[in-house]
Amino acid sequence: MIEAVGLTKRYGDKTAVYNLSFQVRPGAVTGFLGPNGSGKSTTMRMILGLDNPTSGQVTIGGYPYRRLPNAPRQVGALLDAKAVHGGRSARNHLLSLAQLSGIPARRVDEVLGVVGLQDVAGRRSNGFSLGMGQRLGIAAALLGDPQVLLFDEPVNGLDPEGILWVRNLMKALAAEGRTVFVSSHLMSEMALTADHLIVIGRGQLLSDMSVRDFIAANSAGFARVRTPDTEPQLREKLSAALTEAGGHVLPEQDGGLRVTGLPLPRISDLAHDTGVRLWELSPHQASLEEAYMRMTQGVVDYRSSTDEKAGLMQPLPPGAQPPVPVPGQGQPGWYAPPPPQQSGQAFAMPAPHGGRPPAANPYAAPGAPGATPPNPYAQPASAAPQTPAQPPQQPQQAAPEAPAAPGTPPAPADLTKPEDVR
Ligand SMILES: Nc1ncnc2c1ncn2[C@@H]1O[C@H](COP(=O)(O)OP(=O)(O)OP(=O)(O)O)[C@@H](O)[C@H]1O
Repeated sequence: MIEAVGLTKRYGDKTAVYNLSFQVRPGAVTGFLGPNGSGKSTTMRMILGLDNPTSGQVTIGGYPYRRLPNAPRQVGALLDAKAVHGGRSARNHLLSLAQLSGIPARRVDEVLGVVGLQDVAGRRSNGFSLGMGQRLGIAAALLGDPQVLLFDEPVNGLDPEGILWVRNLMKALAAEGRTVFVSSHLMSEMALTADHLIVIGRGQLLSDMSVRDFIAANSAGFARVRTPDTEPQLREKLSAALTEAGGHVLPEQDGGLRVTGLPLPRISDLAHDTGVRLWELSPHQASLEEAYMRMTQGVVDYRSSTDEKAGLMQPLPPGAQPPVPVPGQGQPGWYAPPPPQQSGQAFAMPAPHGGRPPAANPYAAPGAPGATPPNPYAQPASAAPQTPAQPPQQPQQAAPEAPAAPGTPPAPADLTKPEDVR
């Protein structure tokens, strides 16, 4: 298990991570989500002992990474797939990592098979595509057959087939009881891959809950209402009536209205009472991506001047509490409109899926003939040191469920640059 308690990292005036507390449990894929610059990589670097926290601490199986016995056999990480010696072949790159960590050379061919690079193992990695580089980075992370795995944006540069493969690999690793912590800024991808989500914005914890709970809490239903395009005054009239009745109305780009807080029959009645004809009145489900954008919209550092999310943003209403400011960072000026449940049940919507495709043959790297099992992990269990008894620390956020098991760390040293070297 990975456990962060009050983790804070400042770079001069810049607060990259602020008072972050969470647990990453074994036997599950935990997605680590946040907009660009929100502190995901910094957090991962602190987990791996590559950056020192300004305050707080983070442990793996009860130990700070640097004190973990035989860390490369315990923890595997993909931080920067480009951090390889480009003049070396894929096999030699992995062999050098294996030698440094006392990992048997035969393991190199095993992981090359797992990631589907066995046919190009003798090629120099500087000729690799982005996707091949990602696969090589994943192979390096798996080298020590670790119980704890960290992946920073592992699907970057992968084609759809590669993305599916990574997704299934993550799930399979978790199904084996490993701790799998994977960062992404794509909610849609994490919804398909992760069991649990930790969402941060500007270095602060925004959400720590299971995917199922996230869906239940955030995939709110809304009504789409459209009045005749030829009579814009009707739209205004209806909008005013719906707002007066307690609805929350957001204009949509095509001229429709997105309404929460009112059931469909009530919207229909109000339209009738105000003499507004409707061209459309339909129930909809907000996507998880939208829920994520609502959650993080106030904590996005980099935004296009024609940001599509702009339509979701609402000025802070009177009396509403803005997000807690992070020292060293700007004050967000926007808030996320609450999902309809909070302002009165709009209308019952069936809970969205939550179901993820079963992890079928996760090790079968696409295009990798013969890369299917024999289970490449079927090694004598590496002498994973017994993790010390965890002090019963209480997570700050209610984090429903999750099994408990020992953790193990990795971190091929050449995939990342130590803080003092930067
Ligand atoms: N070495 C450093 N010196 C100064 N500031 C840094 C350093 N490393 C990170 N930061 C800043 O800390 C913040 C968090 O960066 P970080 O790379 O951890 O975010 P991220 O969530 O991983 O972003 P992305 O999704 O874009 O990779 C950013 O504002 C970044 O500019």
